[in-house]
Amino acid sequence: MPTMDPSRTPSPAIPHPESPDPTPSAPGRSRTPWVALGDLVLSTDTLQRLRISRSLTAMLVFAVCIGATEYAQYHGVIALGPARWLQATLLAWVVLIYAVLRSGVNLRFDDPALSLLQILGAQTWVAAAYVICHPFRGALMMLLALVLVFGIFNLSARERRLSNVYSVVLMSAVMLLTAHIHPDSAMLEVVHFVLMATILPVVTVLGAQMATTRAHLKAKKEALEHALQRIQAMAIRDELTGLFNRRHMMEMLEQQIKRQERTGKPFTLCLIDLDHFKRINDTYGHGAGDEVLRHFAEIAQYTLRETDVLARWGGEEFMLMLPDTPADAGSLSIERIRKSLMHAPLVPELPELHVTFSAGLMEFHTGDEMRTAIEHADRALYQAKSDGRDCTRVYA
Ligand SMILES: Nc1nc2c(ncn2[C@@H]2O[C@H](COP(=O)(O)OP(=O)(O)OP(=O)(O)O)[C@@H](O)[C@H]2O)c(=O)[nH]1
Repeated sequence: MPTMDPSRTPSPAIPHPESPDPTPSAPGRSRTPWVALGDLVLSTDTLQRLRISRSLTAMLVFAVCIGATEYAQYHGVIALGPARWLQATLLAWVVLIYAVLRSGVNLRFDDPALSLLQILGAQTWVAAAYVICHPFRGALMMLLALVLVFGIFNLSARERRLSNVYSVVLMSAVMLLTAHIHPDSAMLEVVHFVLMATILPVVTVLGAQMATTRAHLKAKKEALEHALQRIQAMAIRDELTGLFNRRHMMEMLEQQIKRQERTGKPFTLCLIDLDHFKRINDTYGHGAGDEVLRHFAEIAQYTLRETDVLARWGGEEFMLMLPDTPADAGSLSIERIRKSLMHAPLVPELPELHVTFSAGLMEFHTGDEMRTAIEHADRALYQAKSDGRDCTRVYA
C-alpha cells in the first residue's frame, strides 16, 4: 500500500504524517532493547524512520490480503497456485520497498517517500488480486478506492492523473480478462467497470479541490508566519534605525548583568546624545533629521564590535553596552565612532551637514544596580553636554 510522503510540504489543515516527530534515540534517552530494535528496523534518521514506519503500516493491508487469500484457498474458493503466486509476489514487493527505504536508496529520488511507485504498485496488486480472487473480487474495489484516497493526499496533480489513468487502463484490462475467463460473470464486470468509471473522476475532482485548499492554506500560513516575524521584529526593534529598542535593551542589560556576576569582568554602559539635533530638524527638516539618525546608527554599528550592543534609547539618544570592556577601552570605542562620524556624509544631498555627539560612560561592576548604572551614565552625559558637547565623560 502507498504511504504519505513525509518530505513533501505538509498542509496546515490536514494533519500531515510528518508532524509528530518521534525523535528516535535522542541524545540522553536510555536505549532500551525496544528503542534499539526500533532504531534497527526503522532507522535513526527521523524522516527516514517516518517514511519506513508509514510504509510498513500501509503494508499491513497487504498482510491482510495475504491472510485472506490463504483463508480462501484453504477453503478451496481460489486455486492454490495463483494464491501462492500472489502471496509470494506481494511479500517480495513489501521486502523490496522496505529494503530500498531502509538502505537509503530512496534518498536518490525526487520523492524519497516513493509515493507514486508505492501507489502504482498497490494498484497493480489489487488488479492481480482481482483476477486471482475471482469469487470475492467485488470486495477488492474497496481496496482500490483506498489506494486512490492515498493518492489524493500524497501525489501531485500530474502524478494523480497518471495514477488514475493507470488504474482505468489496468482495471479495464483485468475486467475484460475476467469476463473472458468467466463469461457467465460478464454482466457483473460491466457493473464493476461502471462503478470504477464513476468513482475515478469523482476522486480526481476531490483531489483537485483538496490540492487547491491545501495551496490556499499554505499561502495563508506563509503570510501569517511572515506577519509574525514582522511583529516579533517590531517588538524588539526601533523602526527608524533598525536598532534594538529601549525595552529590548533593558532585557539585554539584565542578561549582561547576570553574565557579569558570573565572570566578574566589568562592562561599560554609555549614553550617547546627538548635539543640537533640534537645529538640524529646524534647519533641514524632519526628514533630514531622520536620515541623520539612521546614518548615525549605521556608522556606529559598523565601527563597533559584533558583541557590542547599540540601541535607540529614545529621540536622538542612544544606549551602548560594551561587554567585558572597562571604561577606558570603552572611551576609545566611542572616539572611533566620533572619528567615523566626522568623515561620513550623513545625508548625501546635504554634504555640508555634520553632526557631533556627547557621551556619558559608566563602568559596571558586580553589585551595581541597573537603574543606578543608567543614572550614572546619564549624569556623565549631562557633564559632557555642560562641558561644551562633542566630548565623552566618564562617571567617577
Ligand atoms: N527627525 C527626528 N527628530 C527627532 C526624533 N526624535 C526626537 N527628535 C527631535 O530631537 C530634538 C531633540 O532636541 P533637544 O532635546 O532640545 O536636544 P538637542 O537639540 O539635541 O540639544 P542638546 O541635546 O542639548 O545638544 C527635538 O527637536 C525632537 O523633535 C526623530 O525620530 N526624528
